[in-house]
Parts: sequence; C-alpha cells; structure tokens
Amino acid sequence: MGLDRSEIAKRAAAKAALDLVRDGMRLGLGTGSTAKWFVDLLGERARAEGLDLTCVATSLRTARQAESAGLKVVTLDEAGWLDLTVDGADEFDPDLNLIKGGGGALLQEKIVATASDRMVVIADQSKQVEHLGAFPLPVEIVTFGWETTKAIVEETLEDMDVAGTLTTLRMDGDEPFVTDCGNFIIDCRLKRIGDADELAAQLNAIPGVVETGLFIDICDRVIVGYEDGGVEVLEIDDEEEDEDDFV
Ligand SMILES: O=C[C@H](O)[C@H](O)[C@H](O)COP(=O)(O)O
Repeated sequence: MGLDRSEIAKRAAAKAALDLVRDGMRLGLGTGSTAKWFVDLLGERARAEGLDLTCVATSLRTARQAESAGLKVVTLDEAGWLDLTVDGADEFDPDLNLIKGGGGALLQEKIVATASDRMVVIADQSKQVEHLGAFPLPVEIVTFGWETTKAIVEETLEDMDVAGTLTTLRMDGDEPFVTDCGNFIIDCRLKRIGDADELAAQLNAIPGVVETGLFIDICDRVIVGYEDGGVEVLEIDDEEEDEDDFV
C-alpha cells in the first residue's frame, strides 16, 4: 500500500536530514511521527554504510525504535555533547521558533536539543505558521499540587492576555498522561502568542512548572517536506552563523 500524502512529506523531510549525518557523529533523535521516519532511515543508512553513530533518544519510544533499527543508543550523560539533533515540531514560525510536545516528549527533547551543536527540525508544511499559538501549548508540570499549578498557569495566561478557551490536563484514556520523566502535561489553548520569550519566562517562573513546549532560539534549520516529495530548507539569516558548520 502506498504512503498517504502527509507521510510522503514527512519522509521527504527526514530523508533530506540524513544528508547532514557523518560517520562518527553523536546524534540526538527526536520523538513523533516525523522523527520516526528519520530513525528508520538512519538505521538503514548506518547498516548499509557501516557508520559508527552514537545516538541519544528523546523518549523511551524513540530509544526502543532506534535500538530495533540497530542504532547504538546511550544516555545523554554518556554522550556528553551532541553534534546534531533531528526532531519534529508541532509548529514553527518564520524565526524558527517552535511549539513542541504534542507527543509529550518536550522536556527531554529540549534538554537534548540544547546539548547539541545544531538542532534541525523536520516537518511537513502543515506545521508552518506566521504566529505560534494555534497548536495548544504543552506545559509539563510536576504531579504534586498539579491543580494549584494549573490554576496559577491559567492566571498567568490571563495576566498576559494570551488565555484562550481552555487549559486541560492531558489524559491517557481515563488516567492523566504521564511523561517519561514522571510528570503531567497541561495543554493551553491560547490566543495568538505575541511575545513567546516573555511567555516562556513567565511560565517557567511558576513553581511546579518543569518546562514549556516553546522552543525559542534553539532550532537552527527547518527542513519542510511537501506532499509531492520535495523539500525546502529554511534558515535564519545570521551573520554570526558559520556557514561551514552545516554541510
Ligand atoms: O512530543 C512530541 C514532539 O515534540 C514531536 O516532535 C511533535 O509533537 C511533532 O510530532 P509529529 O512529527 O508526530 O507531528
């Protein structure tokens, strides 16, 4: 059976990201349906070319998938620092700021991306937005006192005039969804996010909030996949950026 059009787009972006991989690299592997393509293709290429790669996964799911694909998976502390992380996103804007965490892996994804020389996002065109905020913003919170933390998050959103219709505890069937790090997630339906930096700072300052799905100034490049199998590479013009860092 052939792939549906959105899978063709995701696969195209993932395949293009493979060109950035070199023998001996330490790689961060993202989570989600687009990152899954990258892990599969990476495993195939590593086998075919006998590449020596060291991988750090951003979730248990990805770790299992990478191991099944024959990739060497170690902890971030064992790897120390990474050359490149390739991950998906729920939204990206023209400044390559992101919303992530639709799959619940935002905390480990942010830690891994921050510990990488480069973070490359692979995404189909549906993730491209002018302004972040249509996708509900995931906020990871500790389970202790979660209702109080949720209420303070809601107040903060009201104060910043970005509160939308609903803030909900993410569920997994009848139970709260629990992240790989043992936390809960609240999904915040917002109006358009104006100042993403300020919003992230205000939310991160709330005791009980572990991390938000706002990835600001972390992503270096977005590879957009299209349904006809083509790709487009988006980067921020930055004179400080050393063009040779990317191959
Ligand atoms: O927690 C999940 C991650 O942030 C994913 O990268 C994000 O949700 C995008 O996933 P997908 O590629 O399945 O749309």
